[in-house]
Amino acid sequence: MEAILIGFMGSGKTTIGRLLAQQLETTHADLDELIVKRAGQPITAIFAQQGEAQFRTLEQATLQAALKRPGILSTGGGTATVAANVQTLKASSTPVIWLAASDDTILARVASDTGRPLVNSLDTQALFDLKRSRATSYAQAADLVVNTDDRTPNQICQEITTWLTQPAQVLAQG
Ligand SMILES: Nc1ncnc2c1ncn2[C@@H]1O[C@H](COP(=O)(O)OP(=O)(O)OP(=O)(O)O)[C@@H](O)[C@H]1O
Ligand SMILES: O=C(O)C1=C[C@@H](O)[C@@H](O)[C@H](O)C1
Ligand SMILES: [Mg+2]
Repeated sequence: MEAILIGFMGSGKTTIGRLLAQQLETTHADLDELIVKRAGQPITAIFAQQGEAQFRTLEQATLQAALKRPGILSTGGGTATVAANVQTLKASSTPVIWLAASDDTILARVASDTGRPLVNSLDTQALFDLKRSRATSYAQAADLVVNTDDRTPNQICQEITTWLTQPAQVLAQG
């Protein structure tokens, strides 16, 4: 992998990952999409029928497989909050980019989408509490934090590309 995007639901990992891969002329993989393919069910059905713990098991195995491929990887919102996954991300020696956003931004982006089981099951305050509780894990996993509030996907990709191609970053990856 050339870069891994982490962050809370709605921070833009899928959107930015796709665009970044296009701009860098590389491939893009989305961990949630790979999990759905592997399970043969949408994420809401995996949570409802198999439970979140089984989803996390699937997620961990799918992450390990995905990291063997080149390109940009968009993770799921909970991926980088599992300690074993953070270790896996670190061990991959791939730049990890945390897409950050305010509570209001996240709510505006996820409120009308029913495809996220945790958004469906939590009230607004509980969603914000979950976001806050995850910040330490994201910070631990990340090499770069990019604020996405009031910024277009193109502006965000520009910041990431500049950072990824700076000489110190290229040298650090060997
Ligand atoms: N920079 C942005 N400005 C405005 N809207 C955005 C931005 N980034 C993403 N969005 C919108 O926010 C919504 C959520 O984005 P996206 O699905 O990429 O988030 P995600 O981080 O992949 O979420 P999840 O963790 O659930 O997979 C989408 O409707 C997307 O179009
Ligand atoms: O934040 C989370 O825990 C999740 C985020 C989504 O990307 C999916 O991976 C799933 O809905 C769980
Ligand atoms: Mg996504």
